[in-house]
Amino acid sequence: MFSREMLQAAPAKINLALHVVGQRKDGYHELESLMVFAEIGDELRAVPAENDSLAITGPFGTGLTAGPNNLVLRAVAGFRERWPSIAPGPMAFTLAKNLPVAAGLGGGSADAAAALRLLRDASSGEVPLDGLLDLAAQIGADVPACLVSAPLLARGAGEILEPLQSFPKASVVLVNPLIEVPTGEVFRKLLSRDNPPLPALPEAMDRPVQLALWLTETRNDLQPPAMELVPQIGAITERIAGSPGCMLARMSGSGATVFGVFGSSAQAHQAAHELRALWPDYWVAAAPLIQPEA
Ligand SMILES: C[C@](O)(CO)[C@H](O)COP(=O)(O)OP(=O)(O)OC[C@H]1O[C@@H](n2ccc(N)nc2=O)[C@H](O)[C@@H]1O
Ligand SMILES: Nc1ncnc2c1ncn2[C@@H]1O[C@H](COP(=O)(O)OP(=O)(O)OP(=O)(O)O)[C@@H](O)[C@H]1O
Repeated sequence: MFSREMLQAAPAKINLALHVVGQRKDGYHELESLMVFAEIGDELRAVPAENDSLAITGPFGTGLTAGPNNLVLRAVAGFRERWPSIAPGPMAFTLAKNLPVAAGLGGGSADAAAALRLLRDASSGEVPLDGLLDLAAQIGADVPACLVSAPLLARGAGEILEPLQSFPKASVVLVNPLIEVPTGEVFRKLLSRDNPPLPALPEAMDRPVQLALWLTETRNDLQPPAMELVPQIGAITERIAGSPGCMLARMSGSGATVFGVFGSSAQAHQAAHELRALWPDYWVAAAPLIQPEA
């Protein structure tokens, strides 16, 4: 049980590679994606209260409503419905929204996953991991991966997860032109739903050069349709790719955020500094990637 303030990080998700390999009968697309998470994101806090409530702060909090459709409260409601006897008492949640919304960084999914982890930790009994993952998948395709928040391969619609044992130390630069992109619209613009799968990963991938080589054989199949909606993605990708030390520049998820991967944190920060000067109105961030759990 909990009596003090609890805190959960909601790290940004990055699809280093995303192949669309099929479509299910219910319309959802089958994906293969190498997903990683950055040490930057939203933050969810909770204290005991008379009723469940949500307040939103932070630079990207203004456009979001804190009603029952917010992914945090949907996760809370889903958890209470599934585990009523062990769920903690009501809580006042505060979400610091540091990530841009509808940006391909899985911000809302990360918030939902943070709420699920927080409730699990505050519960009075054991919450089964498979049940938590199942609930996560009902909330959104990216929520199961965000529960893990460490390098992983995702398959299906995002519910089949294979965490990686090793991953090289790397940092990313993230650039978003502050144009929201609805995920469903990008999937609808896809020309082919039946693309080649991801190449096999090397047995151990602990050196940046191995990652860089593997990534050259991969794509984000959602980048061409997203670029129809937001043409700036093309110029941003080119400019990041030209930054010293950048091993790959590509769009994440359904966009419009473009990432650059760097083996060195200093080079990532230097690139961010230059990109901020070039595009003062865009959101630009640099952060290390979260490593696999030991
Ligand atoms: C594109 C990714 O960001 C890759 O990580 C995710 O698959 C999207 O995850 P998400 O934002 O949690 O997606 P959801 O909120 O579940 O779905 C939003 C919409 O995207 C489309 N969608 C999403 C995921 C998927 N595998 N196939 C789809 O066709 C559906 O039209 C759906 O209505
Ligand atoms: N807590 C939340 N944070 C962000 N968006 C939320 C939240 N709750 C509900 N939403 C809604 O979810 C939609 C998707 O937002 P989100 O930031 O998760 O998208 P995204 O980064 O593009 O995700 P993905 O990478 O999965 O495509 C938005 O249109 C927003 O209105």
